[in-house]
Amino acid sequence: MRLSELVSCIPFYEWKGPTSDPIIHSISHHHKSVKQGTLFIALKGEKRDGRDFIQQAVLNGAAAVLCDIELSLSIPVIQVKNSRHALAQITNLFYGYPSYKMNVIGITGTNGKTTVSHMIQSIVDYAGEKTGVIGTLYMKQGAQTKTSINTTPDSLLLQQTLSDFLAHNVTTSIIEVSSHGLAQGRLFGCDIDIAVFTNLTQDHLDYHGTMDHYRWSKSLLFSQLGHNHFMDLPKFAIVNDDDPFSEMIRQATSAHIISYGLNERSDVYASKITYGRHSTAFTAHTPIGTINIKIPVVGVFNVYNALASIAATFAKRIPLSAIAEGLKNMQSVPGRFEIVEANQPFTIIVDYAHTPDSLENVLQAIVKMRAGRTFVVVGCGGDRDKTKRPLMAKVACGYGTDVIFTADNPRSEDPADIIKDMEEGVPGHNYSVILDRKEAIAYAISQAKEDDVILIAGKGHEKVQIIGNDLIPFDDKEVAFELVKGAF
Ligand SMILES: CC(=O)N[C@H]1[C@@H](OP(=O)(O)OP(=O)(O)OC[C@H]2O[C@@H](n3ccc(=O)[nH]c3=O)[C@H](O)[C@@H]2O)O[C@H](CO)[C@@H](O)[C@@H]1O[C@H](C)C(=O)N[C@@H](C)C(=O)N[C@H](CCC(=O)O)C(=O)O
Ligand SMILES: Nc1ncnc2c1ncn2[C@@H]1O[C@H](COP(=O)(O)OP(=O)(O)OP(=O)(O)O)[C@@H](O)[C@H]1O
Ligand SMILES: N[C@H](CCC[C@H](N)C(=O)O)C(=O)O
Ligand SMILES: [Mg+2]
Repeated sequence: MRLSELVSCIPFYEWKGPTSDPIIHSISHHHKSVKQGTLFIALKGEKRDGRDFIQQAVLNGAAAVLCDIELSLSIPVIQVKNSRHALAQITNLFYGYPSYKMNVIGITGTNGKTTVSHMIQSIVDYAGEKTGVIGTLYMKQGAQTKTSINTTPDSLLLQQTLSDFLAHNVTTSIIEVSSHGLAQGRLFGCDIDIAVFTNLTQDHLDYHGTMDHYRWSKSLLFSQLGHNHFMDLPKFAIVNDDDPFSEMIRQATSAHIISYGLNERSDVYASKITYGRHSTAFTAHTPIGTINIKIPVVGVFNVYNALASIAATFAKRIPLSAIAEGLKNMQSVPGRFEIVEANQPFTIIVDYAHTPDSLENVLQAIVKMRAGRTFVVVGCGGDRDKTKRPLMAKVACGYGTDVIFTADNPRSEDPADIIKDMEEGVPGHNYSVILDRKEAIAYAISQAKEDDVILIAGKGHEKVQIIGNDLIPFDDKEVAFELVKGAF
């Protein structure tokens, strides 16, 4: 595609330097992936400034540069007001507006996005469609899986991935939408058909500063829903009636609302919930009838996740029987309430709970099922919301009988300082501090007796411990398995 054609989607720009109109073969905002024929888009980031890499991009063969500063180069420079917006518009055009040509479901909320996206995927797959998933765990369609750097990719990677999905005949893409992604406009120009809200509690205040900013970011998914460009299908906002933030969503969106919750006032609600050790059953009530649901996961939070998935797939007009089958057959989600089994007489659960609310939810589910003591091995991430540390510690000590504070991705911080922040939430409580995560897990295992439960919280599917800038291989599930294997 010629540069002039590509930039025609930007309403205002200035073309500086040579008037030659190069063919653009690729787009990049990182100088290292610039090759001959690349349009380099310089973005000012949180840590680095892409404008500092323009010269290197030119040396690497860039055909043109797009940026928001005045520059004189030997190649064409497209000067715009907002290069992040331009990145979204240009990549959308370059990849042929893939989101307009498929059904896109976006899921946002503090907790449950990954779980809900997998529940929805299981239902939509069961209904016979081809799905693609983009989220914390991976970008995946069929057997093809790519590792994610972010839960929500930047607009370049997002459009690239959607276009790849389309080339593989994906008809429904399911995207986890983070508040960072929304605040940074990673989804600009992405035509979402169904937006799902799970819940909103405290997280990410390191980035958002205030809960108001966090709420505002989340609401963008719903205010940006708009209307469908190519197909005459209605847009839907799926909201959790039992979360007060849904009121703000109702005001922010012009899409049709489908609400869910545990109360009869919701469009989709659950009754007769029964909790098993490994599964949960309930009756789902929807505007088109009721159906018995059985999900192979536990906890009331997973009933909410299932209801959100039922509402979203009901919006796609998937029959209730297929919804029930899809949920019944869902695969377990890596690192979400994963049981480590090595014939030990107690239960070990690895779970990605890394917020006060998710930790509380998961511990409530454990307390319901346990007969003995509850061990909680938990830490808090470095360079992340410090104010959630004492709250997570309080939840751990509120539900756990034996609590061990340890390290969880200290990043640039001293793990001992992170634990000091946690300790401020639990004066007078009993807990142990074992900085080394493996030793902390080993200690819990050495103390646990028959019928006890050990929750190893915070890292779930993660395969590394981030210490400084180093990524040290570490997998809670593997570590726990190795420690108990052969011991019983
Ligand atoms: C704070 C934050 O969100 N940062 C994200 C952001 O980085 P940035 O734009 O600020 O990038 P930067 O590193 O400052 O660089 C600026 C520009 O210079 C360019 N550059 C940089 C270095 C270089 O050598 N050459 C070069 O050209 C970069 O390509 C970039 O265009 O944009 C990048 C590309 O999209 C993201 O990968 C990066 O996520 C970092 C890794 C991150 O940790 N993000 C977390 C906080 C995050 O976004 N988390 C949410 C999930 C949260 C949840 O739900 O729990 C997520 O969606 O992942
Ligand atoms: N609906 C829910 N409400 C509260 N907690 C939940 C809910 N669903 C899952 N959880 C808890 O939160 C943890 C993370 O769940 P999940 O990965 O689905 O959330 P997420 O929103 O994708 O998280 P992230 O923002 O890190 O991507 C789970 O391991 C579980 O402990
Ligand atoms: N997406 C979340 C993951 C947190 C996982 C936890 N292990 C940590 O490192 O804090 C974040 O970046 O805040
Ligand atoms: Mg996730």
